[in-house]
Amino acid sequence: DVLDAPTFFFIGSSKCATSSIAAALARHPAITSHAGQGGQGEAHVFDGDHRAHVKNAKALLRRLQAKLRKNPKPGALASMEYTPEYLFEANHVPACLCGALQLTAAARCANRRFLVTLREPVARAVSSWQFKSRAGGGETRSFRRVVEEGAALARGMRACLRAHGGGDRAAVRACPIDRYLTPPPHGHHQQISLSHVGKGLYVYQLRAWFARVPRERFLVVPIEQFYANATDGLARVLAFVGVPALGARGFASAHALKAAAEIHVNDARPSLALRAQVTDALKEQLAAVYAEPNCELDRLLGFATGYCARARKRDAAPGVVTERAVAKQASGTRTGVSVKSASIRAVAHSTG
Ligand SMILES: Nc1ncnc2c1ncn2[C@@H]1O[C@H](COP(=O)(O)OS(=O)(=O)O)[C@@H](OP(=O)(O)O)[C@H]1O
Repeated sequence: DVLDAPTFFFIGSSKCATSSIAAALARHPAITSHAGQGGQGEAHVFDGDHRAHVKNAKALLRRLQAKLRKNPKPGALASMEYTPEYLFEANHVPACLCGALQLTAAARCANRRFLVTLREPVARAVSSWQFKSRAGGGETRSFRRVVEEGAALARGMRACLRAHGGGDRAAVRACPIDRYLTPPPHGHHQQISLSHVGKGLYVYQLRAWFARVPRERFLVVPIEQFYANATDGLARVLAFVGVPALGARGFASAHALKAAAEIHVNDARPSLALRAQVTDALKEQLAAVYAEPNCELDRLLGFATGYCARARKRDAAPGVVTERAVAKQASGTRTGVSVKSASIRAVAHSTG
């Protein structure tokens, strides 16, 4: 029963258009969600105070079921849990979530699906810092300080992983993301939302998730590729979560599908003062932090996200990735969205 446990989890990453895409999914006639028709509201069942241990699993599952049963859609084929911080809490949430799902015979982790959206990480960090720097957001550090502290944390993470032999399960356990990539003081959930730089180090987060849930259960979508053709992007996501895009159980018309795909909410609209802090020099500094992890990410995923600068330089004229280069890198792709040269060009230009 789709109301016993979500058939798919939309786990992040935050600031990667998750609100817009969750709203599009929540609008689908055959997807039930705690988020309701408008897509607002994150579930936060397995993170924060609830993350600690599998012994809470029964209570967590009941809480999740109550959320799903709040807005049931008759004849739903799929159900969604949406919490964009789950991706980052990769050392706690998978164990907690899979522990809870084990309590229902049919709903084990290995037969659920996991949706992840990514965004060029410099742009993601800027969006995150600006969002949290608004009144009441909890961020008081300058962008410069965030970049410098984030770079130091990233170095610490790399050193830890090197010391523990790279990217296998032992290294994942030895170098927990919330300790290594979250600004101190550790142990405060608030600090996770201030991990503006760390959250863009996607490769470490996905590796930790893949250590717990089979890789083929994930669809990982760079939003630059999704929005190069949003209708196709949404259709692909719908196929992955097991519902038709159009027809009796799908959107009523191509126009309705397109309108859902083009929902755009949750813009930061930063003040001029915040924008002025984001200089080209700091963005370059940040791009250097992500350079190697971005390339590791492509290797982990088996397709070109468009974020790996080395692939761009090696395979193409400056700033542009050719379709041939992408196809070469993407051979063996399992879950990447179809890549169009225009979308990759957009990524190449957005990284500065
Ligand atoms: N349709 C579409 N196209 C392009 N970009 C889009 C779209 N929808 C949302 N966005 C941008 O995504 C940012 C918000 O992401 P999230 O909704 O995931 O943020 S949150 O973590 O839930 O707070 C936020 O980015 P910034 O404006 O740079 O802050 C949104 O503008």
